[in-house]
Amino acid sequence: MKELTEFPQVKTECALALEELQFAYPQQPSILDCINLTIQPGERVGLIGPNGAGKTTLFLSICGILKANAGNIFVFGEAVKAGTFNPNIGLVFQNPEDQLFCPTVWEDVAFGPENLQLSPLQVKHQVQKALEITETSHLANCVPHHLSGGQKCMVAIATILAMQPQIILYDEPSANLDLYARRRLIDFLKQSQQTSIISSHDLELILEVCDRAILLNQGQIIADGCCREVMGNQALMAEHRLEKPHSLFHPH
Ligand SMILES: Nc1ncnc2c1ncn2[C@@H]1O[C@H](COP(=O)(O)OP(=O)(O)OP(=O)(O)O)[C@@H](O)[C@H]1O
Repeated sequence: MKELTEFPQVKTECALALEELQFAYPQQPSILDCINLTIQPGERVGLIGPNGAGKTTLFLSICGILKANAGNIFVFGEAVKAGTFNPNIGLVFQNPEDQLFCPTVWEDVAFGPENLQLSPLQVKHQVQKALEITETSHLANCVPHHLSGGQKCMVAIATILAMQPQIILYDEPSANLDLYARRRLIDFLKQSQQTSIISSHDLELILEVCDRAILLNQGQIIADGCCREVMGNQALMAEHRLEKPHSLFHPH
């Protein structure tokens, strides 16, 4: 009988598995170079790295918007096919304006579940639930582009939640938020149930929300571990154009 270790890794247990993922934009050097990564169900993982490290590119590859040049992506054991919409993975774009295009908030949030061919009753239920979780029910009849930055951010998250994905990728969710909106976002992320990967330059947010941090730079995973260990390593952070967060110098 074969030893268990001879079998390929059992991917069904992982929420996300990346195997030797490689990606380059046309006529460009590799942006992602042989990325191997597994994320377990329910984990909240921070993705950090300097400008241009490839964080957005990684997200776009994971959800199949970009086609990897090589390697595999599995979401709950199922291979991601580039160019095919996978409702199991939700991407909250860096700019909520890219996500909101309908005349009302309700229609924007309903857009996803409607396109999943759910019944009108189910669509209504999922929209209501997504608006409730993000505390945006009172905005349902508003015009999305009239909302404040913080409101747009939470509504953009609602458009994703309404499709009930198992994994949510948040690209710079706190960019341009004031302190109050950022706090609401942090509270929301801390109680969220989905497996989440949060890309951010707001390292204090990552520290509060995530247990694990992945440092990406020049196409490689440089470090992967407990937030405090990765971000508390001043030399490592500086080497990759990042700063050790203030709260790690003066822990409460
Ligand atoms: N469509 C594109 N065509 C060619 N190069 C691109 C394209 N999009 C991004 N790039 C390049 O890929 C590299 C990685 O960009 P990416 O946006 O993934 O980085 P990032 O880590 O998300 O950066 P930031 O923190 O500034 O948002 C950058 O050098 C960028 O210029």
